[in-house]
Amino acid sequence: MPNGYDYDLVVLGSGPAGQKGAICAAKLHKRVAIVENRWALGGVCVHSGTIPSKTLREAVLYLSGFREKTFYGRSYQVKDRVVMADLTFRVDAVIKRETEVIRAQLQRNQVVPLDGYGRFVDAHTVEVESAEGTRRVTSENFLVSTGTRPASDQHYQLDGTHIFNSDQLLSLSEVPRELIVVGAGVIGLEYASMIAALGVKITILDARPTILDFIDREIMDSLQFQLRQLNVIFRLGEKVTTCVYDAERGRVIATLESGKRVHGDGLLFTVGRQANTDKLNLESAGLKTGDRGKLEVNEQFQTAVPNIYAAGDVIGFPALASTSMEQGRIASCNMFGVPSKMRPQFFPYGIYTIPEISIVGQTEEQLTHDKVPYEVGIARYSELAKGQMLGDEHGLLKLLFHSESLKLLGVHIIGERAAEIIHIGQAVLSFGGSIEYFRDTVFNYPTMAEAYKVAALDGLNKL
Ligand SMILES: Cc1cc2nc3c(=O)[nH]c(=O)nc-3n(C[C@H](O)[C@H](O)[C@H](O)COP(=O)(O)OP(=O)(O)OC[C@H]3O[C@@H](n4cnc5c(N)ncnc54)[C@H](O)[C@@H]3O)c2cc1C
Ligand SMILES: NC(=O)c1ccc[n+]([C@@H]2O[C@H](COP(=O)([O-])OP(=O)(O)OC[C@H]3O[C@@H](n4cnc5c(N)ncnc54)[C@H](O)[C@@H]3O)[C@@H](O)[C@H]2O)c1
Repeated sequence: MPNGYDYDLVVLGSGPAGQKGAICAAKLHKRVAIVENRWALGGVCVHSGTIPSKTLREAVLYLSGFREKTFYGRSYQVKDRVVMADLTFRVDAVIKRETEVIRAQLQRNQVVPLDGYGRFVDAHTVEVESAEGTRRVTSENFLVSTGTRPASDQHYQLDGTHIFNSDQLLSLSEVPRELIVVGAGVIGLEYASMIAALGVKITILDARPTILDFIDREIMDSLQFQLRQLNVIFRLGEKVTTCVYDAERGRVIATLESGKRVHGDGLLFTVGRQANTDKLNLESAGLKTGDRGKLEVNEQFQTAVPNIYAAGDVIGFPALASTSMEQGRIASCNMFGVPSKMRPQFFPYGIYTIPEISIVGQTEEQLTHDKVPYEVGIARYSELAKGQMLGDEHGLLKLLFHSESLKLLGVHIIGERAAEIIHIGQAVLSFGGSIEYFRDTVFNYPTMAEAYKVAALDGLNKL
């Protein structure tokens, strides 16, 4: 015990933030332990969030033959009737492999796994409670990366079968024939589009009159248009007050503040997330939480108590696996004398609806608000050879650039491979490049990346 503590760092929670924080500290030759109360390592990301939802999406796209319908007709599908087990089979396989990868990574970096629920005793001690009993562990530093869980509300009678949240959706035995989705955030829209691709009628309800306000409006209009083609009904500006399951009729009924009632076979409840901080006994360490249990941190990801850091969803926005990993790594660097910062303005957003959306940089709305003179260059997938080959007739890549300096200001994409090709724009944006780069570069042909050149030429022609 060189510093009088059992460890140099104890991490609470093994999601993306915790894993990367732990490994970064271990690489700096620190003695690290990671506490996890779930049966396996990986967090929400691996067990109920990112990995299951994105694997489910791949399973849906394959089994429904969704991508092939443009060529082989609307009735084309790989399997006549897709049941939940067809989807979860693939999900389970990927979760198993990912869990193994994480376990091996932590093991080879000599990060000690401590199974159980961790809670603070004081700013240098946690108690870890498991089926085997309770033990106390001391550490010079802590990283709180306990993540979030689906927000709940007493007015909604979640039974996990007819009325369920995004965690419970993964263990449904059947795909509902008619689904109501309450909450058109990223989770609600992603799952709504996946289930709609299976031919299920969906009604999306949200209290806000517009959805995903951080996304370019043209891109959102296109998403809504494409989802409507899949039989999705949007009822926006409608607050849901209660949801009940009528067992006699076998129907779920959502009552709206406006007095309307919406019926379905199942209801997915996705109205945001609550931080897992309520049982951490943070007060004993001198810490308080804010809205929905979130922890406040400074640029180094340090809380008000200097030896306690926090990263990932527990600190709130942007609450992504991608940013959580980086926050965890940066927190450990700062903790152990390697000053590091995040560059929040250049992280991309990938929204895995069908069709997928990805953005980086500023939107037209922000630029207009900030009085920045800009021009727009657009490439439509229908005019790209690769877009034709993939059968994506509606995709769109939009570049925003300064109309005088030609500096790239934002990239907004909807369509096939959006979340992959966004990184080309992200690199140019990060290095402060102009759209002349796209004009003067030769891209592989045929590729989706070629969209950048087409959009740059379109934009330059407008000047
Ligand atoms: C349905 C869904 C889809 C998503 N899709 C994407 C996506 O496509 N891309 C993306 O970037 N992000 C996505 N996200 C978000 C992403 O999953 C989260 O941002 C990420 O998992 C947060 O990582 P984290 O390290 O903060 O903690 P988490 O992954 O939330 O893990 C925290 C872990 O800590 C454990 N824990 C909590 N309290 C304690 C305690 N006291 N002691 C011990 N252990 C504890 C929890 O059980 C959990 O295992 C999605 C989320 C959801 C719900
Ligand atoms: N691809 C990705 O990156 C990805 C995917 C999924 C989740 N996530 C992360 O998970 C977070 C949580 O997502 P979320 O979708 O649960 O939450 P959210 O807060 O983004 O959306 C919740 C929505 O529910 C609506 N709502 C709340 N109460 C309502 C009511 N009573 N009636 C009608 N509508 C109501 C809100 O207006 C809001 O639009 C996201 O912010 C994101 O960071 C990311």
